[in-house]
Amino acid sequence: MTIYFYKVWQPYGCFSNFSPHHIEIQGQYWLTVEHYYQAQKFVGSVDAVIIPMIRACETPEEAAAMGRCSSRKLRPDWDLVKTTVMREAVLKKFLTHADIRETLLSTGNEVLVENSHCDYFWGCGADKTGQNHLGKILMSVREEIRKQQFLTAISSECLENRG
Ligand SMILES: Nc1c(N[C@@H]2O[C@H](COP(=O)(O)O)[C@@H](O)[C@H]2O)[nH]c(=O)[nH]c1=O
Repeated sequence: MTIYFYKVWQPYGCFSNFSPHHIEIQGQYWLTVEHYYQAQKFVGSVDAVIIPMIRACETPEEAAAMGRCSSRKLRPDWDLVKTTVMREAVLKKFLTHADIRETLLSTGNEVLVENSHCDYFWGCGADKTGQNHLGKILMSVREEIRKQQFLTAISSECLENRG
């Protein structure tokens, strides 16, 4: 059965980028994945001064509003890099926080869908025809973590057998 998520307070809210789970990337602390994602829009852009301001936002809603400000200039390669940026941050989130990692793994092979009515790129959009890139990233992160755990289990078993 497909698992739909969107708002933090709804079922599977920890899959939202707005969930209160910090990440650390290149020695910098980000309150949520959303803070990191919105700030990366301006790396190398003439409006890079906004990055520390986005990082300092108290809520992901504020960070998103700042990052979505249409008068600011986005980095020129943003459309090319945004899914890579998002995947790195989402992977980091689930590697950092064991409780939500278990929630993600507990979804098995179910399809995960960001049920955003207005976002046809990260979510499924109002008519469910959207590209659902956030759901796809979560499923690929789930697979990567599963593989990592399998390899760790195999190598510790080998070490014990050599023991
Ligand atoms: N969850 C969630 C949203 N969805 C998130 O918005 C981000 C896309 O932003 P942008 O590329 O600036 O349009 C991405 O992280 C997507 O998952 N948006 C919201 O306004 N509220 C919310 O609770």
